[in-house]
Amino acid sequence: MSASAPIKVGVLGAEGKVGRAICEAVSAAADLELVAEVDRGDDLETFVSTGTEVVVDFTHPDVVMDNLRFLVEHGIHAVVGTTGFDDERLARVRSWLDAHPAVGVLIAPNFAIGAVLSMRFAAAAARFFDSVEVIELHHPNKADAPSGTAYRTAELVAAARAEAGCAPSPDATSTELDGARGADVDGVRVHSVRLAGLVAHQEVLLGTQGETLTIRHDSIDRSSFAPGVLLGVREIADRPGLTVGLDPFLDL
Ligand SMILES: NC(=O)C1=CN([C@@H]2O[C@H](COP(=O)(O)OP(=O)(O)OC[C@H]3O[C@@H](n4cnc5c(N)ncnc54)[C@H](OP(=O)(O)O)[C@@H]3O)[C@@H](O)[C@H]2O)C=CC1
Ligand SMILES: O=C(O)C1=N[C@H](C(=O)O)C[C@H](O)C1
Repeated sequence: MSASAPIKVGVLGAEGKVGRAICEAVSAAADLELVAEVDRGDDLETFVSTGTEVVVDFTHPDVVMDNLRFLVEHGIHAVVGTTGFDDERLARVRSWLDAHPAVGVLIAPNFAIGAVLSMRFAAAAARFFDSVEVIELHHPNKADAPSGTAYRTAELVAAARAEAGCAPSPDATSTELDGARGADVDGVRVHSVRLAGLVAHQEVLLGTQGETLTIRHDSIDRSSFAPGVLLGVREIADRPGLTVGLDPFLDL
């Protein structure tokens, strides 16, 4: 029996920090073929002329929507790591997909398996504690704050606490320097650290009477994102429509 043909993969943001790691991982996988490496200034039509089946996007929140629209309209599946997706953006992607129902798009704020699990753990723990705050720590070249992962974590924690009928986290602060208490995401405080030497890290701090729990994840190398991305690339054609988060691909 002959093996099936490798999936033709393109990478958008191929010269970026994560894009380079993804190109390396795709090139090393026998069942995938890297057919297009596209970065700023290159033509998206390259994906069409090379017969690309799945594009991986690690670019910038300012450009990812235009990229995605092009891909969906050309019937190309997309695995997207670029951050900056809010409900309005997701609704727009869904509306493009309505017109192209065979196309699959996976948008995940974090492709590292440990990060995906840590978000789940935080959501599961949230209702048992009086207080929850999120601290994300990243390299200083990161474009956005808070991180997409921290934003999503706070949303999941807030939703779990609302469903369980938890009171807001106690906070008697009455005077503060602007920013000292971080950003408020659905009532959950999110703090962003930018520090040379770091890659991508997050702590969810939970506290209640006499005890605290810290859920910490560290990406110490950008290769941490590759297994999740490759899983998405291999499965996206069988999952038409929009999937947000890697969880369903991991049967979580
Ligand atoms: N979901 C996840 O698991 C992860 C998500 N990310 C996210 O991925 C994104 C990229 O991160 P990172 O690799 O660190 O960033 P980088 O800045 O290192 O890489 C982005 C690359 O995209 C290029 N680019 C910019 N605009 C375009 C365009 N219109 N078309 C094609 N390429 C373009 C950039 O070029 P130039 O330098 O000239 O601007 C750069 O080479 C961020 O949003 C980040 O938050 C990061 C890690 C993991
Ligand atoms: O820019 C990064 O580096 C990362 N971005 C993603 C995010 O914003 O959550 C994922 C990871 O934290 C690395």
